Amino acid sequence: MAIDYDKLMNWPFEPLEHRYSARDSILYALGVGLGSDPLDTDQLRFTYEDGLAALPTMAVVLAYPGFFLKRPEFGVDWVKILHGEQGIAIHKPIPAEATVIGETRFTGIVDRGADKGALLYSERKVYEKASGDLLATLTSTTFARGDGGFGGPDGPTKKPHPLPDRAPDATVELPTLPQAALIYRLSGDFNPLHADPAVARAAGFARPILHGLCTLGVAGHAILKQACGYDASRFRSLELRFSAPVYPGETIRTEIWNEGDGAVAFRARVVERDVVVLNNGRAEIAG
Ligand SMILES: CCCCCCC[C@@H](O)CC(=O)SCCNC(=O)CCNC(=O)[C@H](O)C(C)(C)COP(=O)(O)OP(=O)(O)OC[C@H]1O[C@@H](n2cnc3c(N)ncnc32)[C@H](O)[C@@H]1OP(=O)(O)O
Repeated sequence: MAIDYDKLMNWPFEPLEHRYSARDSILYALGVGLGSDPLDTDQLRFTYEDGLAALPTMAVVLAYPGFFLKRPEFGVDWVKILHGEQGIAIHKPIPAEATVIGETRFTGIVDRGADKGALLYSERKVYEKASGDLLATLTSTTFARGDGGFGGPDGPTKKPHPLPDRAPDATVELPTLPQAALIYRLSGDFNPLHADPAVARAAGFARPILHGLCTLGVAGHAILKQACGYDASRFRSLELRFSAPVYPGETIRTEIWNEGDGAVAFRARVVERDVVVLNNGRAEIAG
């Protein structure tokens, strides 16, 4: 079944209410690897109920409508989809526990041709129910490798942020656990690609790969540490491109450049294979 452009662009997503607890915030932080050093009290703020804060990148799992592209009515070859790009804009610090409302919509679908797949652009706005305040705007690009040639428009596409042509100003190396994907999925992304070896093989991978958003959480941690001094309220926004898959258990080195005016550029590579896995990253930090 091919993608139906008009049907998807007008898909009537219902607003989604999501109540999450301190326990959920801790589970998210553990899923992206915080707590690996028991003496690190900065990390403990995100994994211990006494004075608990939420990681800013946790916005990506709030009011998440689930792995909706797996539903047959979307007409997408779900086994072949990969997360291509992600943006997060934080408008108000994410509470450690709250009830939120998410509003999701497709913002564009680009046909790259039969051999090259399709790009699905979507946006989710997350509101705090009690105040009505907008907490975060999340923008995602899904790379649908099996769905090109459906007769849709060939643009516009999002332009990736160019990185400086010099050595990074700082690097942060963080481990991931072999079971990281199995922990991370409990925060709401149940795509079997990250758990089931048979589904991973059908998608062209030797074994289950890590959620792109988990790798994003690891890089977000690196930026929180290096550029925000672990003060979550300084984290304003982040955008990046997923450039290669990560296998759970690999070490992520995030390379960071100061760009001035509170902005940093970044990319991340897997140390063991020396492969860039997140590219064209940009984050904004409050002073
Ligand atoms: C609501 C949100 C829903 C999200 C659902 C996701 C569910 C999740 O559970 C799924 C996941 O987490 S998957 C894991 C994370 N993602 C990945 O591992 C993907 C890694 N990236 C790749 O494999 C390749 O870059 C790949 C395959 C993406 C592209 O590789 P190539 O085809 O070799 O591309 P390349 O030749 O380098 O470039 C061709 C054109 O494509 C553009 N492009 C490249 N990478 C892109 C990317 N990551 N996102 C968007 N566009 C991208 C290039 O700019 C180029 O464009 P043009 O032809 O216009 O020059």
